[in-house]
Amino acid sequence: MPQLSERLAEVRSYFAHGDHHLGYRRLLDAALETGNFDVYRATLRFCDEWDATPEADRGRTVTDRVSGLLALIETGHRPPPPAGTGPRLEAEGVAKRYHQGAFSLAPVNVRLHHGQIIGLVGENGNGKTTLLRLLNGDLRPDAGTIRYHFAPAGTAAYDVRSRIAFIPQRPQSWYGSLMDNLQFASTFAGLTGEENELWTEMVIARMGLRPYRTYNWSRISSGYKMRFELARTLLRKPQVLLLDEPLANLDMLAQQIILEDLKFLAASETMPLSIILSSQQLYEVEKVSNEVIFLQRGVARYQPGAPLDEAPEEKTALVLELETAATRDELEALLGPAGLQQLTFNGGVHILYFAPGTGTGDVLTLLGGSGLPVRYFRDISHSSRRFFVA
Ligand SMILES: Nc1ncnc2c1ncn2[C@@H]1O[C@H](COP(=O)(O)OP(=O)(O)OP(=O)(O)O)[C@@H](O)[C@H]1O
Repeated sequence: MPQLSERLAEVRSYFAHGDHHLGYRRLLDAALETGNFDVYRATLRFCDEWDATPEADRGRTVTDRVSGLLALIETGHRPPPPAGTGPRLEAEGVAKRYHQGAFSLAPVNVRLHHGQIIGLVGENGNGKTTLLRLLNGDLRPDAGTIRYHFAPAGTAAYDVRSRIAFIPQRPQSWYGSLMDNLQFASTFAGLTGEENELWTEMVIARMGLRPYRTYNWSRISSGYKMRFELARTLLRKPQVLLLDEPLANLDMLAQQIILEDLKFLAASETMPLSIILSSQQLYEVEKVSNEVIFLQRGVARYQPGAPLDEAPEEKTALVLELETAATRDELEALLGPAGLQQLTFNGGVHILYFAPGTGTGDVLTLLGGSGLPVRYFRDISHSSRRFFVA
C-alpha cells in the first residue's frame, strides 16, 4: 500500500489529467481510510456538489475543491496500528464427502493472510462452494482442521463467525430501502446516531450506490445488488470475506468494478480484508489474486507455491493462447523451428506448448514478421488457465 502522501498525489494527478471518475473514487478511498468523522462530513458535502454538477462542468468547478479536501484528509489521517503478519485463516487437510452422491472434496490446504486475495477457480460442480462453506463453518469437515486467527483464544464461536462474511452466489432478497438496510448493517459495527449515518453514507458513496439509496431490492440490477452486498459487508467491518461467484451474471464493466472494489477492500490500510473468491473468470480473478487454488473434481490440482501434480519442467515451459485466422499448418510451419512441441485447437483459440528455452519475445517476433493476423495473444505459462485447456 503506497504512503498516504503518494496516494493523495495520485488523486491530484487524476483530477489534473481529467480522469475525474477515477480521482473521485480514489479520493473517497483516502477519506474513508481516515476514520475521521469531520473528514467524512466534508467529503459528503463534496459528493453532494459532485452530483449536482453536470459532467461537462466538473473539471472546472469541482476540481478546485479537491485540494482543500485533500489537505483535510492529510491532517485528519491517523496511521493505524500495525496489522498482524500471520495468517488470518488456516485450513489443513480439509476434506468432505456428502451423504448423498459421489462427490468428495479431497484434502485441501488454505492459508489466507492479512489483506490477501485468494482466487478459487474451477468449472461447475468441482467443489468451490463446498470449500467456501467449510471455511465459513456452515459444513463440518470429515477430516482436517480450520483455524481462525483473528479472535483471541476463548472467543465465543458466534463472535468468531460474525467476523467472517460469506456472500453466496445468489444473495437473499431484502425488504425496505437500500439505505435502511445499510444503516442497519452499520449498527453491527457499533455505530449509532450521526456516526452511523456518516459511515453508511461514505460507504454508499464509495460503492457508487448514491443514486439508489431509496431503491428496494427488485429495482436494483444484478451488478448493483452485488455492490450492495459488498457495501453491507464493509459496513460490518469483518476480517475475512468469502465470495461465491461474485462475477456471475455481470457484464465485463461490472466485473471490473467489483474486482477493483475487492482490491480496495483487501489493500485498505485501516481495515484490510482477507478475501477468497470463487469464479470461473480466470483472467479476471488472476489479475486481482495473490494466489490461486484450482479445483478439479474435488481435488486441488494447483495451489500457491506448491503445484501438486505437475512436473517441475512443466512450470517453466512456455504455453500460449492464440486467436488467429491462420491455419494449424501455417502456425506449425512458422513456430515449429522455434520449439513448438504441441498445438491444440478448440475451435476458438489455439493453445501452443513450447519446449523449455523458447521465450514469449521469440514467438512475438516470428508472428509479427510473418504478417499472420493475430486477434488475441496471451502467455498462460503461469496461469491456472492451462488446466482448463488441458
Ligand atoms: N448437500 C449436498 N449433498 C450432496 N451433494 C452435493 C451437496 N451440495 C453439493 N453437492 C455436489 O457436490 C459437487 C460440488 O458442488 P459445489 O457446489 O461445491 O461445486 P462448485 O464448484 O461450487 O460448482 P458451481 O459453480 O456449479 O456452484 C456437485 O456435484 C454437487 O452436486
